[in-house]
Order: sequence, then structure tokens, then C-alpha cells
Amino acid sequence: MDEAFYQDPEHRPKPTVGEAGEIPLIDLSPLAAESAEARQALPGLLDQVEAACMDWGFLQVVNHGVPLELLEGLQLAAREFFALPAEEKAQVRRDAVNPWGTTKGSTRRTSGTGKRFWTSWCPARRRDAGQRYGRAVEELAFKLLELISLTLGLPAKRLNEFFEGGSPSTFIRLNYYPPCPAPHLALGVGRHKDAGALTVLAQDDVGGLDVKRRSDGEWVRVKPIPGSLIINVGDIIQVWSNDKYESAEHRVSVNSERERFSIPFFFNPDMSTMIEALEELVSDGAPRKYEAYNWGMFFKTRKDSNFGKLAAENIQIHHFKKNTQ
Ligand SMILES: O=C(O)CCC(=O)C(=O)O
Ligand SMILES: [Fe+2]
Repeated sequence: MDEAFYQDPEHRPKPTVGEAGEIPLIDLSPLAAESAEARQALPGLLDQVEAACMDWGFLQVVNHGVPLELLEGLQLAAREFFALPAEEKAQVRRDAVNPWGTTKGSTRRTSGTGKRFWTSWCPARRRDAGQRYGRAVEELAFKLLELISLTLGLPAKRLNEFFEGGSPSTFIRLNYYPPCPAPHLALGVGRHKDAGALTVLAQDDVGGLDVKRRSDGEWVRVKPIPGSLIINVGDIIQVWSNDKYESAEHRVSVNSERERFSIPFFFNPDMSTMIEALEELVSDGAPRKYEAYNWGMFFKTRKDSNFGKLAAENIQIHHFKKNTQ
């Protein structure tokens, strides 16, 4: 195995703390139900969402309303794509401007150190199974956005306006992690935070996603739960909420036995959006913690370097942090 995949010792995956179902598991059925009884479950649901966003920045949801057959259709398409011979995958190139464009199987690199990650990925195309799945997940993402808005003490649809406009930037990616001959030395994806608003992730039954626990900095493996989806808060919600909800650091470990597939849906605002703390949440006593920044500029800068990583040269929200102390 190419030594470029060997991570520096401090980044190598140490055994994670058990697979305990520690990431909060939230049942979203009260959102779908019409009955008064189910509606009464809503305040409890808001409390759960608020606690999960504060304690973890991660949650898992069940009864989320996304038809599983749509997810399975896209999972099948991903399997078929990554099973193609390398030459065929290389022929379909990603369009640098349009993340929904065509596809390309590529290997991620850490641009800072030249270390490589043990994965291939491609964006889902608009016209394939990705589109139907994408529409269903987008509906879920808006419901989650409304819940989050309510937990911030704001009207349910307060954040929706940021997702309207002529330059959408939401996209789906297909990730593939082949079995790795030296999983103790490599990583599928290095530690990072997602830059957008929310990520809705479908993982298969193999497992490998590790979340950094806030209380002690330990990496906790997210247990695969059939039919569930994983939600994580991205940097934009951190800024909108003025640090009430922090985006969580995560990474992907690999294994020597089984290939793994995952499908993140990155729910992002319109490119034209200026990102800053919501005015209802700031006051003289609680000033904005970040300078406003343009999402389209941030997104393009991140994509032109190498997405995802906490590498020094990559654009990060802390570059916009104000000196308030
Ligand atoms: O494969 C996973 O479980 C997560 C991948 C991820 O964090 C990402 O693509 O941003
Ligand atoms: Fe991520």
C-alpha cells in the first residue's frame, strides 16, 4: 500500500470508544402524524433536537419520511458506478463549476501534507436515482431546519428564505471506501467539519463514521441503524446561531474486511447568501461572534482547494471569528 495513505501518527485511528448508541436517536413520527396526541409530542421533540444539537452537533433520525426504496435505488447506482473499471470511471469527469455535473471517481488528498485518504467519491447526477432521493431528503432537510429554527426561539420558517434564489448549492455525494490493507494507519476521510447548513447522511451497515465527543474529545463510532439517517449541524448553523449549536468534528475510519458506501446530502443555502448570526439572537450583551461572509465565495474557495479538511490553508469559519474577548 502506498505510504502516502499512512496518516501522521497523531491522526491514525485509535480504537474508538464502543459503538454504544450514544449519538441521540430521535423519532420524527410526530412530524408526520395528524392526530392531536402526536402533535403534543412536538415540544418533547424540540427538546430532544435542541439537546442533540448542543451536546453533539449530531443526531440519528428514524421515521423520517424518506422512502427507503429511493435510498436503495441510489445505493445500487453507487455500487454499480464504483464497480466500473478504473478507465471507465476516469472517462466521466466532474464539471468543476456544477457539483451536480457529471461524475468522476477520484481519490481525496490532504493538500497540506500530501497524505491521501482511502476513498473514492463522485457527485450524484441530477438525472439519475440521485434526483428522486434528493427531492425526498430535501423535504426532510426543510423539516429539520424548521425544528432547529423553533429551538432557537424563532418562527419555524425563519431560515427558509436563505434557501431560495437562483443559485442553489445543495448537492449529494457518493462515497466509496474499499477494504484497506492497513486500516490502523489510514483514514477514509480525515477529521473535518461540514461547511454547509445541515448534512443528511445515509451510511450502510458497515460502520466507520467517528464523531468527536465534546465532553472528552474521544472519537465515538456512529452505530449503523437500519433505516435511520444521520444528521449533523454544519458551520453555517453554528454562525447563524452565534455558537449556540457548534458543527461537530468527524472522520471516517476504514477496515480490512468490507467495502463501505455512504451518501451525504449537503443542504446548503443559495450561493448569494451572506452568512451572519441571526439578528434576533444578537444584542449589545451578546454581539455577533463572526464577521458576515458570502457563502458562494466560501463554497468556491473550499471546493477549489480540497474540500472538507481542517488543513491550515483551507478556508474555515474561524477566519471570520471576531476578536470579542
Ligand atoms: O462516509 C461518511 O460516513 C461521512 C463522510 C463525510 O463526512 C463527508 O463526506 O463529509
Ligand atoms: Fe463530513
